[in-house]
Amino acid sequence: MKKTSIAFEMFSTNTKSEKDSMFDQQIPELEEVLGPGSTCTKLPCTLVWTDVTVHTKLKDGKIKRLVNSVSGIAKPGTMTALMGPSGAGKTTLMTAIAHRSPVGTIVDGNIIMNGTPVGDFMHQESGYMHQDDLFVNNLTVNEHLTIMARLRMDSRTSYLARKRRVNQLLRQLCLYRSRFTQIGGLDGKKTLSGGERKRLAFATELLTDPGLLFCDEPTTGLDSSSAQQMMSLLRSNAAQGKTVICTIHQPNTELMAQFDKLVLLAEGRVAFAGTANQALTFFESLGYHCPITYNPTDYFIKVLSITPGFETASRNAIKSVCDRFAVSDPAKELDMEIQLEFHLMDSLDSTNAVSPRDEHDTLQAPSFLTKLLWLIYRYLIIIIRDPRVQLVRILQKFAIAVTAGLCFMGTANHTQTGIQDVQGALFIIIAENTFIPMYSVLHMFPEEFPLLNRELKAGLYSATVYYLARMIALLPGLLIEPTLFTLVVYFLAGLRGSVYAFCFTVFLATLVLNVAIACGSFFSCAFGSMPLAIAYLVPFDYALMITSGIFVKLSSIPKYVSWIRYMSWLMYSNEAMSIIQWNGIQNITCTTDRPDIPCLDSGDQVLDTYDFVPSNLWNDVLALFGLYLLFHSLALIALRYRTRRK
Ligand SMILES: Nc1ncnc2c1ncn2[C@@H]1O[C@H](COP(=O)(O)OP(=O)(O)OP(=O)(O)O)[C@@H](O)[C@H]1O
Repeated sequence: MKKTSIAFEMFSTNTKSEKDSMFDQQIPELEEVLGPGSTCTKLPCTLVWTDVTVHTKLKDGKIKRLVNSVSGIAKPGTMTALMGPSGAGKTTLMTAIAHRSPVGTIVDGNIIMNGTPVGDFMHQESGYMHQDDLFVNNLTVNEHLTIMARLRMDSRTSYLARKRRVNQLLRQLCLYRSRFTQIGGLDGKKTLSGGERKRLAFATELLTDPGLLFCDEPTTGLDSSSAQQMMSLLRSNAAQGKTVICTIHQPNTELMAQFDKLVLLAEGRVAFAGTANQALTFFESLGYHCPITYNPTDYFIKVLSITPGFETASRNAIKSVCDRFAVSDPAKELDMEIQLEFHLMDSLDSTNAVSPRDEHDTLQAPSFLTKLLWLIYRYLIIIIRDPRVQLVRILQKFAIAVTAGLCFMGTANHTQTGIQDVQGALFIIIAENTFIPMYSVLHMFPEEFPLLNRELKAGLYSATVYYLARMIALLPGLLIEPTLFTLVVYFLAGLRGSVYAFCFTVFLATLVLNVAIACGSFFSCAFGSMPLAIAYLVPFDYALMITSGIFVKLSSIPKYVSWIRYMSWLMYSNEAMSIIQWNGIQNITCTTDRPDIPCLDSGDQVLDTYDFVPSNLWNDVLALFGLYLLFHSLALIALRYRTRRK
């Protein structure tokens, strides 16, 4: 896609402007002209799983079994409910059959979709609505869906088709009126309700019109009417031929009626699978008669729960129910259904009648550049709408610059006392562009890890694209802040009055800030939590500061720690800025009432006092660039390691 059309598309997602409302009003007409529906036809999805066992490795090295030899089938046009008491293994089973198990989980057994063992293609061919919805809260509903459409939908889909799909979903999921509402936030603005967030999460999964939908507790946290609305949406998707599998907590009779099949799990095993009526008959056959006043699903879950104080008896009762189900009629029916499906798959395979993923059906992912541009756009919105990074920071920088500049006003001149003031002003420029920015990015990556991990797992983009986009979006601020700060301090303090000296100092300050951000990003990615990153960064920054050349003469630093200075961008920038201020300066005024203290009468002598060498100027610049690349490379390696998929 051409950059201009991407720019147009980004512009068109902006908040409610006249242009937007005009365009959106045209959408229904476009739908009428172009016809409804998605651009590609999805195959109906039959998912079969047999003897699925899930283990996880605990921290002490022991292996824990979470799901024990579970079998089942879900067919197109049906809705299956996975139910059971808390901790029964519903989410674990669903993530396993959806090929989305977390790192460290071992899944055994056969999980087959349309005759093919499940693999990474499941991320394209199925949607997975998580129990906890994660969004970039600063985006509006329309912006979120537009960006997601760009990242998820086939790159061959036209701009118009994508826009139409977004509008279709906004209308279908009753989000059209809220399309310019920000998803979340703390600044008192109107944000989405819990039900709207769930519907938005669902809309995001529907963008690619997948044939198979997994929903983890889609009604949790919703009031009864929103829950009913959500269920109707799922039902209507099943009616269109999709296969829907949901975990659900104790649905009322009305919600339960929407499901075709019920799978009851307890202690990681299947306690029942079949229709709701079959469940009543099965439990009655075991002597569990549901009282008339009870909701049957509540009753089943009560039977399958562990009663506090009666753990062993409860576990024995659950084991007995699961054992009895394994030899029951519904279990035999299920087994026959699965065998029949395998038989059908075999016969289709041998006649080559259906290829589940022909080449032209395979999703063509957006290009690296498209993903990069859309992610940059997303993070620019975050920065612009986040007052922590925008206005407050610039105002704070300005206030510090004025305060620092006023302290040095009229003192940083070419006299003996002025030498210390010039060096002090330079160090303020370096320190201010190092410490606050470096610590301010520490929260960034840990805060974004949950959403990042989810989107990486879904294959929306790579860690490299994310990191590049995140950094590029920060760039405007990383250029404006040091320029503004240096400008104010430089002129208030009255540092060397040449265009070359001023521009070079601004350039170095910008480089310093960017190295500091790269270093902060590395610690943020490497340690994954802000307190841990701070714990390691504080001693590191002290070491860098002490070896910067301002507190101790470089040649007098003991050999066993002097190597640290080669990592210190404070030292390189201090040397380079000092060279710019003092190189070529002669006749420094010597008026002192202490004849025992020698006067420094040239810039070279000043530089020599700090062990700075004029010919090192460009080496310092190169070293700063080297550290910039080194820290960003380390940050990216740490990020890739932290978000790796096994
Ligand atoms: N990574 C893990 N390490 C150790 N135990 C785990 C891990 N993941 C899940 N479990 C345990 O496995 C069991 C099943 O968890 P799961 O989340 O699948 O239950 P669930 O039926 O979905 O429960 P809920 O309804 O409360 O969400 C629970 O006892 C849980 O504590």
